[in-house]
Amino acid sequence: MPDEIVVKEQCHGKARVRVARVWRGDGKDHEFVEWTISIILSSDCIPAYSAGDNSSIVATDSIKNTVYALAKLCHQPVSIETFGIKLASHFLDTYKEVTGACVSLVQNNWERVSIDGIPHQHGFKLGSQKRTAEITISRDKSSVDVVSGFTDLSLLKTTKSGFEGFIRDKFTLLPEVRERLLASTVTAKWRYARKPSCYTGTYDKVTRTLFETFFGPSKSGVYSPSVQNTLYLMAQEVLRSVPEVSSIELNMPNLHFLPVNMPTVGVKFDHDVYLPTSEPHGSIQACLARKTLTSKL
Ligand SMILES: O=c1[nH]c(=O)c2[nH]c(=O)[nH]c2[nH]1
Repeated sequence: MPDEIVVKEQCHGKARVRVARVWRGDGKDHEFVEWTISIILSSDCIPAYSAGDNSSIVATDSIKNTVYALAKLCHQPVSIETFGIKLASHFLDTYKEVTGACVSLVQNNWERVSIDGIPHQHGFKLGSQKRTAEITISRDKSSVDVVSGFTDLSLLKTTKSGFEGFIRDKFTLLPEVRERLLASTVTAKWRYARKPSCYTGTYDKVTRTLFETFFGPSKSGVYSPSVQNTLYLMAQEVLRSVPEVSSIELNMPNLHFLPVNMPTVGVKFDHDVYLPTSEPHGSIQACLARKTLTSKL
């Protein structure tokens, strides 16, 4: 008897749906967002795979159209978390076949410009940091799982960084230093101990805390003995000062700026000329949580 072949896992959805939304207000400042949204639905679609029976499929084209329809229905500006919850809930509320929805959202960083120090009514420029959210709702669990975060926050400091005391063996070439450049492009994800009163307010607080802890005070800075320790202090400060966050994961590649030393042509490195590199880079990440809480991150 040949083995029976079964579908072990399946899901379907639409990836990278791009939508932009303007809220014009009446004579007020315009609000603008641009999102890229991916949606995955869980449902029993096994007959579609095994027998060509599409009767329980929500067409991915309809999934895409839902994004535009719900964006139209948002009459006030909303955070990506709130929009993601609306979308995920819509699929569960509308289709009895759907047992779960996972919505990932990325928000491009269009910031209002200022002209002569005055915020512009309808002008925006694009920054690099992207806000992210992942919303997961399943029919049997009554809870909504929200993970917020950002990608592409590039930070650099020109001093107050070193790396010493690491393992040395026959493959070690790296000198121990107390003076180097420190640069990273930070990705952050955090979970909530409870629903925050305002997702955007928490986002601003977390970003500001990470930022300030990385750099330290404006004049004196703060010494970093490693990316690992700086990452730890950044995440620890978020958990200390933003009580609604229950755990935070930071991914901080160590972007190397190599000293340029060419003594034979008269260029002696004096912490001034560097060769910037993007690869290879150090890969450093950790998740911190309060000890009393268990976290899925
Ligand atoms: O801050 C650092 N952490 C490391 O783990 C590491 N490894 C390395 O080569 N340089 C550095 N720097």
